[in-house]
Amino acid sequence: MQSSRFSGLSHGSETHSLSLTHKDECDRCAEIEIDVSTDEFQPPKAKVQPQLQLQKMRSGQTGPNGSSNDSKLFKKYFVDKVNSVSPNGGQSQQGPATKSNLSLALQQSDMASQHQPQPLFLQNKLAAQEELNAVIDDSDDSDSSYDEKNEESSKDYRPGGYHPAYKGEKYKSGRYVLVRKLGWGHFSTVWLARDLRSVGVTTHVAMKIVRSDKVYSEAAQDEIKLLKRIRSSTEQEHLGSRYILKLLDNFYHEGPNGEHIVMVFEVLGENLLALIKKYEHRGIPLVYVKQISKQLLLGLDYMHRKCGVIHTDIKPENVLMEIGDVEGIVEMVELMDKQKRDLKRFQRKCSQDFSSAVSPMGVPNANSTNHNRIRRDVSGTALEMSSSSSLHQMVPGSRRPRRHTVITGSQPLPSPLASANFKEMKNQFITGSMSSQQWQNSMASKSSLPSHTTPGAEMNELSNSMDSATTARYPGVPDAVNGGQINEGQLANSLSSFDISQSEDNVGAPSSNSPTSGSVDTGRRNVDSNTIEIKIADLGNACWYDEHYTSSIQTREYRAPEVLLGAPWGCSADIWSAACLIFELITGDLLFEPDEGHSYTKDDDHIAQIMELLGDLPHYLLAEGRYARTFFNSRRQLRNISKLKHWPLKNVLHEKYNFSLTESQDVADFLLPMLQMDPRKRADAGGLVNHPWLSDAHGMENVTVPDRVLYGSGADIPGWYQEVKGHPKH
Ligand SMILES: Nc1ncnc2c1ncn2[C@@H]1O[C@H](COP(=O)(O)OP(=O)(O)OP(=O)(O)O)[C@@H](O)[C@H]1O
Repeated sequence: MQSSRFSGLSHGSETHSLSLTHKDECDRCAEIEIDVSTDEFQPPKAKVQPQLQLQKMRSGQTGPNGSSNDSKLFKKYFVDKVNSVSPNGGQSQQGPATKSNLSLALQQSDMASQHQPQPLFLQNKLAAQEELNAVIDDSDDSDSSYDEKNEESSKDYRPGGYHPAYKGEKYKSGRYVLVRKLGWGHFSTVWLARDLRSVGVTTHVAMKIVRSDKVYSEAAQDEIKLLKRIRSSTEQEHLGSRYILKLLDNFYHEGPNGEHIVMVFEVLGENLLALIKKYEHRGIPLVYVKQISKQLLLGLDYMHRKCGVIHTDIKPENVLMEIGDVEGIVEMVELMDKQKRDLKRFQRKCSQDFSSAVSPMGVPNANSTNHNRIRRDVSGTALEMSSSSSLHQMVPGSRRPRRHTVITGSQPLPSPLASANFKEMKNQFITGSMSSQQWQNSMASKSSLPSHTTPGAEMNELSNSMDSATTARYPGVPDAVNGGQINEGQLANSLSSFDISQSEDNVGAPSSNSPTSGSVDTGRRNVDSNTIEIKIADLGNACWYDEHYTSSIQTREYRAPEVLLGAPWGCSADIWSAACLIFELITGDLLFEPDEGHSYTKDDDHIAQIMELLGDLPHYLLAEGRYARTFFNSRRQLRNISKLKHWPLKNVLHEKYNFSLTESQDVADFLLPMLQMDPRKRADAGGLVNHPWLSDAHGMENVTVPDRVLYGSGADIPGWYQEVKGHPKH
C-alpha cells in the first residue's frame, strides 16, 4: 500500500513520532544543510557561505586540530598572559586562566612590584587577584561539568576557531565580565556577562563571541549591519521591533585563536525548541502558541516592511523566550549556583571527616577520638554518598580528577514561567514591596550553611535549607535533597529543569483556556502566568531585500518550495518557515521531515510531502525553478516518486492530532495562506497579525496592524518574492 510521504503520516504512531523527534534534534544541531544535489545547482554567489566553509573544516580540508595543538596554543597564550602582567605592561583581558597560571602571574607581579610599584601595575595585580579568586571560586562549581555531545567540539578551539572564553574573563577594557555560558552555535559561543559600565549598577548582557576565521568575521560584520538597521530603523514605533533581538554593542577581542568579533545583546532565555521539548513534543498550549505566533508575525512584518531584511532561517532554535526581570533571575540563579557549590564543598568536607574517622577499608580509625559520634551522625548521609558517589571521594584529600578542557557547559537562563512562588516574590520585588536586599536576605537565609553543628545535623539543615530554598519554591526542580540522599546529577540540572509544564499554574497543561492569575503591570503588557514573550534571534544568515548573499538558505525542514526548486525567493520565504514553526508548536511534530530513499533524494521527498499536503505545485514555480526539470518530467509529474496520497492540513489536524473539526478548520485557515506555494501570492506577516485565530492571543487581544489586509499578499513589499536589483543597495 502506498503511504503518504507527508510528515504527518510518516509519524504514524506516537512512539515513532517521539523517536523521530530525537533524530530531529540531532539533525538540527547541524548547520544549514546543503544537499549535494542542491550544491550542484546552487554554487554560492560572490560571497562564500560560512556553512560551506564549515563543511570544509569538518571534512578536514582546513586541517583538523587535535587537543595537543590546543594545549600548545594554550601554553603560548599563557606566556603572553603572564608577560602582560608585568610592571610596565598593559592589562591583558583575555585568555584562559587557571589557578596555577594566575598564581604564577601574581608571583611574578609580586617580585616585580618590589622594584617598581607603579599604580597601573597595582591595578593589574588587583585585577589578576580578582581573576584568580573567580577561577578558584569557579573551580568548585559543578557547572563546569558538561555533556560533550551538547557542546561545541574542542577541535574548533584553534586559530580561526572559537575563543577559549572562561568565567571571570574581562572584555573591552574590563567593561564586561563573563558570568556563565548561555549557549553556542556554529559561529560563536554566547555568554552571560556583567556590564560594569555604570558604577554601582550591575546589568547583564549576552555576549556572542564569534569564531575568528575570516569567513565568520565577514558574516558577523554583515550581521552587525543588519542588526544596526533593525535597531536604528526610523520605524521604531512599529510594535514588531520589540520582537527582534537588539544589538547593544560590538567590538573586537584579541585571543589566542585570533581576533574575534563580539556582539552584545540583551539577555534572553531558552529557545522555542526547548519549550517544544518541555512539552515532550506533544504541542505547547495554544495560549502560548497564539502569543508566539502574533509576536513572530509582528517581528517579521517589521523586518520585511520597515527594515528590508529577510531572516532566511526562521526555526524554533532561532526564536528565544524573554526572561523578563533579567537582573532578578540572574540574582536568583547565581544564589542557586552558590547553594550548589556550598553543598558540594560540604559533601567533600563530610567525606573527608568521615574518611579520617575510618580506615580506607571502612574500619574505624584507632586514632580517631570521636569516631563513634561521626559514624552515628553521618551513617545516614556519608554512607549513602559512598554508594552513590565514586570511591575517590572517600579518600582523604582526594578530589575528583578534573578534565582539562576549554569548553564550558551551556546554562541557558530558565524560562520565565517557572513557579507561582517565584513570580509572586518577583512581583513584590518589581512593585517595590520587597527590596533587593530583602529578597537577597530571604534567599540567603535559606541558603546559608549553619556553622558549629555536627556533620549529620549540618546535612539535615542543609537538606531543609535546600528543600525550602529550591524544591519548594520551584516546583519544576527535582527533589534534590531528600532524606539525606543527595543526587548530584539532579541538583546540577535543577536550574535548567524549571519546567513551565510543571508550574502550579500549568498543571494539567496543555489547555488553551487556562485562567489568568494576578497580573503585574510592567508598563507594557499585563504579565501573568500565561504570558510569554519571544524575540527573533540569530540574524547570522539574514540578508537584504536587495542583496541576497546566497540561494542556499533556510534549514531543511523549514525550506520553502521556491528555494527547493531554485526559483526566485524573497521575504515571503520567511513566512513559509514561520508556518512550519507554528505547526510544530501546535503539534510538537515537524510539518515536513523529508528523507532520502533508494530511488529518490531528500529534495524529491520534500517536494512530494509538500504536494501531498497542499496539492500540485503552481505553474509559476515549475516555469521559474532552475531545477524544476530535475524533479519533474514534461507532464509535470515527479520523476522519482510515482504515487502521492493527498492529506489536507485540516484532516491531518483532526485525524492525527485530535483537534475538533472547528479547531482544525481555524488552524488551517490561519496556516494555509502562509503555505501558499506561489511565493508571490503568499500572505504577508502584517496582514496575518489581524487573523481571527490570533484575536484572543493572551494580553495582545487588541493588537492589529491596521495598514495591512488579512490574507493580502505581500507583493507590494519590495523584495517580497525576488531580489530587487538595479538600484543603489539598501
Ligand atoms: N541574547 C541571548 N540571550 C541568551 N541566550 C542567547 C542569546 N543569543 C544567543 N543565545 C544562546 O546561544 C545560542 C547560539 O546563539 P546563535 O544561534 O545566535 O549563535 P550562532 O553561532 O549564530 O549559531 P547558529 O549555528 O545557529 O548560526 C542560542 O541557541 C541561545 O541558546
